[in-house]
Amino acid sequence: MTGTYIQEKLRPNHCFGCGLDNPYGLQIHSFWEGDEVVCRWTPKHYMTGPPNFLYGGISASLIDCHSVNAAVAYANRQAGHEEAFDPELFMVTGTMTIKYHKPVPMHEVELRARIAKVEGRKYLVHTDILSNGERCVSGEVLAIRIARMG
Ligand SMILES: CCCCCCCCCC(=O)SCCNC(=O)CCNC(=O)[C@H](O)C(C)(C)COP(=O)(O)OP(=O)(O)OC[C@H]1O[C@@H](n2cnc3c(N)ncnc32)[C@H](O)[C@@H]1OP(=O)(O)O
Repeated sequence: MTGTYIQEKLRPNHCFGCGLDNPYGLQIHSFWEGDEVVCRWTPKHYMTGPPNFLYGGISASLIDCHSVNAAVAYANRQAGHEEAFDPELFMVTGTMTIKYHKPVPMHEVELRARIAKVEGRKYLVHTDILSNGERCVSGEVLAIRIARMG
């Protein structure tokens, strides 16, 4: 699946973070790299918080959506639906914890997610935001599987 974006398998999708059908959103593109789900994303100039650094809420949104998409991709991979996702294997964020280690410069970042634990309908995902290979933000997201909304 490396090289194929997870979000292409989740359409239509107007989610602010991961919806390819939302022209006003963050439009993340995530893909498998081994056992990790990776996304490279560049901030818009107006997404600052502290001068010259990324707004922390955007970092949280990136971690949120990338992690939930990683969990959905993982569940589909485990179920043998890697090519075309099962629309019933859908998840939402239950809980999220974010740790800001360093300010994030206003250029391309890399997100790296790995599935840490699966327990029933609960998928625990650890995601880091790296800038120039250095970890700036880390997050723990508990994605909960539900029957698809909407
Ligand atoms: C087309 C593709 C689009 C992709 C979109 C990606 C989404 C991007 C991320 C988001 O922004 S999602 C939006 C923000 N999240 C929400 O709006 C979720 C709102 N909450 C709910 O809908 C429900 O509370 C939820 C589905 C999370 C749980 O309700 P349920 O009735 O299904 O769960 P239930 O009470 O049966 O609990 C199931 C298990 O999850 C646990 N749990 C439930 N809610 C939890 C919670 N909030 N945090 C932690 N654990 C939770 C609960 O303890 C239990 O654990 P055990 O199985 O071990 O007993």
